[in-house]
Amino acid sequence: MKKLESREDIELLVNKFYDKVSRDETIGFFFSDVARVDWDHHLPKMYAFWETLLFGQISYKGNPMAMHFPINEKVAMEKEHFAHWIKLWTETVEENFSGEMADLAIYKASNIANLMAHKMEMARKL
Ligand code: HEM
Repeated sequence: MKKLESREDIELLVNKFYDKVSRDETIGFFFSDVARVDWDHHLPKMYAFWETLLFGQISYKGNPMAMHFPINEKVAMEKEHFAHWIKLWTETVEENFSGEMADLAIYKASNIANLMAHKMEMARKL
């Protein structure tokens, strides 16, 4: 299986992931109905985000946590949603790539997702 090593690889991975997400019964509605995401805007941000996280290219400047609080206020983003997000991400990485960088992509995504799940839960208690 191919190594995850270039910007093109990231674009392919992110495209395949959000293709799954947009059709997904458990979390797809957050994107289509709750946030009404503009994919032409969202996807390039996600390429930059992953390029920054994995390759240290500082192309993403933003605050990923902050973007999710308004969504969480409209519809609770629960632990189960994040667990499902991680499942889809892991599947997509493993279907397309292998090696250290692919493992790191899964590891980093899981850490952020767990932290995000915790922050969203805390925010709902305020
Ligand atoms: C159930 C889980 C999740 C849902 C439903 C979700 C949904 C969304 C939505 C709707 C947006 C806004 C798109 C827009 O309006 O432009 C967004 C942005 C974003 N998400 Fe998530 N997300 C989830 C988990 C995650 C995780 C685990 C990560 C990181 C590993 C992540 C990283 C980002 C980033 C980087 C942005 C762009 C922020 C910016 O505009 O700078 N998301 N997400």
